Amino acid sequence: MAELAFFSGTMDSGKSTLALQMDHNHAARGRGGVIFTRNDRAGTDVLSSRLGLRTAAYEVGDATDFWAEVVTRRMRGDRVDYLICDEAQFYSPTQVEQLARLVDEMGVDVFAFGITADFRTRLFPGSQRLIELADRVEELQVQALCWCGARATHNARTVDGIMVVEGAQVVVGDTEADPGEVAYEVLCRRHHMRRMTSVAARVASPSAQTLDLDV
Ligand SMILES: Nc1ncnc2c1ncn2[C@@H]1O[C@H](COP(=O)(O)OP(=O)(O)O)[C@@H](O)[C@H]1O
Ligand SMILES: Cc1cn([C@H]2C[C@H](O)[C@@H](COP(=O)(O)O)O2)c(=O)[nH]c1=O
Repeated sequence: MAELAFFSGTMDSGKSTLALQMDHNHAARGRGGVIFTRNDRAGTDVLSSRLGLRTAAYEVGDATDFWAEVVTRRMRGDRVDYLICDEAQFYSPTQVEQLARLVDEMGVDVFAFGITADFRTRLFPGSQRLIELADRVEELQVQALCWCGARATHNARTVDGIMVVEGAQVVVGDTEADPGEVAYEVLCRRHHMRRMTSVAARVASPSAQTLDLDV
């Protein structure tokens, strides 16, 4: 039976890598898939992983109708057995509902990948709808880690390593960035709530090793 599965985790937890692997494994067995993404860091019409793999993808926009996308392809004879949907936090709730309908009424497997919450710990509307509708929500097994070594559960937005708490929900970015640019850092809840990024922690308590180096 077809399913709507949502694979979620913090930034940098391997979601896009898994998306590429799942597409590879399903395609290798002769299934027909379509890859979608929205606002990938590497640009438009591409799904990229920090491990260096990337593939062409269809860019989702505000006007994308997943039901129509599948109908059009099937009417021209393309096989559509599954969809890979990366950066699904950026999809609208209506688009997530279209995905659920594709599962139930057309038997298309939908594998969605995305972060659940923004830099203020609020659910993205698309992720909220996925959590509400998915047959299963899977947390990635590879754990991203906070600077303290605990499992990272939250995404912080930073500028020059300092956590910011104001701004638009959507700002495409990476865990690495040039000075002055918006970046992201994954933190455990304790340190997210204390706004304690790795930079702030170093300032507050320089390590013994740093003191040694300074001597
Ligand atoms: N140089 C590297 N060597 C091994 N693994 C790496 C390397 N760089 C990144 N990774 C792995 O890739 C993961 C990020 O993968 P990616 O699919 O881009 O994450 P996401 O889509 O969740 O942001 C990291 O958690 C890490 O496990
Ligand atoms: C927390 C947070 C993230 N984003 C953006 C930053 C990245 O472009 C993507 C997440 O991509 P990844 O493959 O999971 O690393 O989301 C954002 O726009 N707003 C936020 O609050």
